[in-house]
Amino acid sequence: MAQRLDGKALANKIQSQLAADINHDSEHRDRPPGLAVLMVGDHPASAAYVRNKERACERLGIASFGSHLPADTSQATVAEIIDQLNQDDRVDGILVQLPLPDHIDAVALLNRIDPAKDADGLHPENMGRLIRGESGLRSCTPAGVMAVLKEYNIEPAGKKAVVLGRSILVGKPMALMLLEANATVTIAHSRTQDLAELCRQADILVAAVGRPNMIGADWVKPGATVIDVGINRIQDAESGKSRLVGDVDFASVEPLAGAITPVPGGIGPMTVTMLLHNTVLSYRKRFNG
Ligand SMILES: NC(=O)c1ccc[n+]([C@@H]2O[C@H](COP(=O)([O-])OP(=O)(O)OC[C@H]3O[C@@H](n4cnc5c(N)ncnc54)[C@H](OP(=O)(O)O)[C@@H]3O)[C@@H](O)[C@H]2O)c1
Ligand SMILES: Nc1nc(=O)c2c([nH]1)NC[C@@H]1CN(c3ccc(C(=O)N[C@@H](CCC(=O)O)C(=O)O)cc3)CN21
Ligand SMILES: [Mg+2]
Repeated sequence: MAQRLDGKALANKIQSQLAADINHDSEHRDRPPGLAVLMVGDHPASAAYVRNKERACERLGIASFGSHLPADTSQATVAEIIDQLNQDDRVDGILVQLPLPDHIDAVALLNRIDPAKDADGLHPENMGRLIRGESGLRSCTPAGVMAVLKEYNIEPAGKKAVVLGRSILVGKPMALMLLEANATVTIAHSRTQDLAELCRQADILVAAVGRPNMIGADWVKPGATVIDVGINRIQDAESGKSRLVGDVDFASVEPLAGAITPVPGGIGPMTVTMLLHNTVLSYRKRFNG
């Protein structure tokens, strides 16, 4: 039976430390750290994220600045709001919730965020730093995955890692961070052939696809570490209630994996935590240069 990697517990631990840091800082600063979240339209995975972020900000003493805009908001309007947040001295971190509606050019908006306030680590400057192995603001979900591996002493060096998914948000930065940690990394996607067989070779398998329960027992090497990034809302057949599931069929994979993250309670809470961490980093940098 796999060891359960408790992202929620690690998130709570890191958040307590962050709260203490913020408390200490606020004694000699005139304002708390501030995080702004821009959401256009609605998306089920985003709703869970926004909810948890706001709760955590409140708990830690981070000021929240949110705009939830209707799905038909124009590109120009969103761009203008980003410009205002870039100028706003109370705001240290800016996050534009993805995915955006089809009529919006997401890349143009991400490029518009002041890289020093890019709490999501998606601006080309911060992604470029990641590629070069420099320090900077790093994508929250992959950073959260690396923190979980570290906490549980799972060493990527020399291991075969397969990352399923190649998005800018998760898959690509995830692969870069595993590579930085000296894993041998393969990135798989919708055009990859013999996917199950490829995944079965992984010592560390990261699933970031967005397909409920796609990864079954026959995709996993016995003893492998399985990281489930997927957040999918499904309707439970029996109860009729909706609930969150990952990309991994947890019930069938848990018995043979070496270690596994649950959904909920795995990488989701770590993503929120890394976002807060990035916001506090930017805050300190803005005061200390
Ligand atoms: N836990 C967290 O904190 C967190 C954070 C972010 C996202 N998420 C969740 O993680 C999942 C992925 O998010 P994302 O933003 O990376 O999604 P995305 O932009 O939709 O990317 C999905 C990736 O999966 C690949 N893919 C789709 N269907 C596939 C298939 N049948 N076989 C193989 N590959 C397939 C796609 O391949 P192509 O490139 O070829 O299309 C793409 O690269 C979603 O469930 C999302 O809600 C969770
Ligand atoms: N710009 C951007 N950055 C992101 O990191 C991001 C987006 N957009 N859009 C949505 C996805 C999905 N993300 C999520 C989704 C859920 C949790 C989360 O906290 N999940 C909890 C439980 C949720 C619940 O039960 O309400 C978990 O335990 O998995 C975190 C990040 C982050 N994502
Ligand atoms: Mg999770």
